[in-house]
Amino acid sequence: MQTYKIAVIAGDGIGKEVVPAAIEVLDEVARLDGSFQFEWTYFPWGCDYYLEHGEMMPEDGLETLKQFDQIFLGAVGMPELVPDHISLWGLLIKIRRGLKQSINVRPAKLLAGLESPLKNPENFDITVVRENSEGEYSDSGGRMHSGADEIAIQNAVFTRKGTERAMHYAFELAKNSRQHVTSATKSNGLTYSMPFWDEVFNEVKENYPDIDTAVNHIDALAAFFVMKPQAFDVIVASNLFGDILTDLGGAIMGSIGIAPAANLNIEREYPSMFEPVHGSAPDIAGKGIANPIGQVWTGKMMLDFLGHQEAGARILNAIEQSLVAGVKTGDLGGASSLTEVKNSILQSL
Ligand SMILES: NC(=O)C1=CN([C@@H]2O[C@H](COP(=O)(O)OP(=O)(O)OC[C@H]3O[C@@H](n4cnc5c(N)ncnc54)[C@H](O)[C@@H]3O)[C@@H](O)[C@H]2O)C=CC1
Ligand SMILES: CC(=O)C(=O)O
Ligand SMILES: [K+]
Ligand SMILES: [Mn+2]
Repeated sequence: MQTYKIAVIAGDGIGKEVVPAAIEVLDEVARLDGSFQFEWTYFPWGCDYYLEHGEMMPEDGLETLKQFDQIFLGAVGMPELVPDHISLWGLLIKIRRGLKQSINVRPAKLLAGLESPLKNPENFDITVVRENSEGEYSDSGGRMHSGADEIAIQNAVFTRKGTERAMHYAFELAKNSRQHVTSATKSNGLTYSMPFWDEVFNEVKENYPDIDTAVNHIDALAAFFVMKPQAFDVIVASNLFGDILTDLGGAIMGSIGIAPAANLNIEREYPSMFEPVHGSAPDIAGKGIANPIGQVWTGKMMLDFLGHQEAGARILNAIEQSLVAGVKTGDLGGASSLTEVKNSILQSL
């Protein structure tokens, strides 16, 4: 029996609700499979921890996490009590960077039993590969002066290594998908980073003569997500563009509450971190009405990464079966609670 040691950081807000639900589903799928099990270790890190200790996680937090096979995280953020740039950079982004989780994979596909807010959508199945270690989210810049003279400078950092890595990963994914990669650019507005991004894309694609490519500016791409999402297979995007595009990906599926994500250390040197696209949703936290599907589907991505694709497929099937049965939380137009959705997925399993 294979045992996977998983570090659990439920985090803040609805993270505390959706993570335990997803763990129940993952334990059940492991029991049904019989060849593996999970050993969950819980860490109370997040904004509550910050308010008590003055830091989002202990100083040796990253070293602690390195001892685990993978990390399962909910969401971080309590914006009324802790500024977002402190909470996210003190935990979520610190882990992504510190454990070199340089690729963020975020699928968006039309699920059975779900009504997309798009009118008559064609079947779409997109995977966004988001560069996850640099780009627009870089701790480089500064603030100066005050009042009318106040200045804020935020630099974007694009390295050849990081850019090539994300693009190669996207092309490799496309090999096992529908052989198409779209690059999200904005080289008509950003005059250094995105022309560089375009050049690297043109170089990298030469290594993949069997893969078709397209290049779209991010503004047009956002519109195409609404008008013709079926046109896309794999999309490679910078950190900011990928972040925005994948909330939209969640929205066209039916809700940001179902969108899954995986922060991958593709070298498998350190643990990867599995956490859904959505945040801590303070507006609905503590009410038992959050949609657990994003977190559950994220668990499927963890199973896939661990090599249990069959068990992973079981989870997505159970999610779809439960949706077809009409068991939906409010964000999907239903009236079911988180617990009802979780129980329905368990039953479908
Ligand atoms: N990866 C992470 O941990 C992320 C953290 N955040 C943080 O989360 C906090 C809230 O950020 P927002 O911009 O409001 O984004 P959010 O994703 O938390 O919420 C946006 C909207 O979607 C709804 N929603 C999100 N997940 C849902 C679910 N599972 N079921 C039903 N409805 C759901 C929320 O109720 C809200 O109306 C902030 O502190 C932010 O910085 C935001 C995005 C990602
Ligand atoms: C922080 C955030 O919104 C994300 O990583 O998706
Ligand atoms: K999250
Ligand atoms: Mn986001």
